[in-house]
Amino acid sequence: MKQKIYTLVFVKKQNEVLLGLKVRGFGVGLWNGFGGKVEQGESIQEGAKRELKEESNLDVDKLKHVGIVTYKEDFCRAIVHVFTTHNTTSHLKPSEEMNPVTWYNFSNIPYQKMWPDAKLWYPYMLRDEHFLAEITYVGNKITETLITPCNANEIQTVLKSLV
Ligand SMILES: COc1nc(N)nc2c1ncn2[C@H]1C[C@H](O)[C@@H](COP(=O)(O)OP(=O)(O)OP(=O)(O)O)O1
Repeated sequence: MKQKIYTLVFVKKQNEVLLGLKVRGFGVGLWNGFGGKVEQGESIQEGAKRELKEESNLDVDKLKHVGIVTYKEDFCRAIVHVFTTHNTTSHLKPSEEMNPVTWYNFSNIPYQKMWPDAKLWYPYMLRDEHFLAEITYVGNKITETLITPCNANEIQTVLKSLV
């Protein structure tokens, strides 16, 4: 089965999270965190930091690996590693891929302008709680979901099984 590995980083301050509006490519016109494909030769965390820098200009030292979302569609599988962080340096700047970038209160997340699966697992990410999610899409519609709360060790175990 064809498989792609992606990252998705959420920067937070108090009860706000930074989201960007995707200007081009996959998910254009939808709000999301910052991320993309992991490139050959880099670790998942390195890929996550690189994409955050490219898309928002923010540098980050530490990321918390809060979740793994597996998307299944026909004969493809996409695995998205979800990270959170509270500490960034450098100045926030929109990019060619994400513009504008805006702080959203946790109680005001624009779910109606996001991938339909976001509302299923964002609440875990916003609470910084670990989770595993499996989502099946047929076209743009979700047909199956499984969201499992877990702990940091279980994330590491799944990570090892994916290598
Ligand atoms: C299908 O469901 C999805 N839901 C959510 N919430 N997020 C998703 C979904 N599928 C992918 N994503 C995330 C994962 C990545 O962070 C981005 C897609 O990354 P992209 O295709 O833009 O990857 P890049 O490497 O940046 O692409 P370029 O080749 O254009 O640089 O969306």
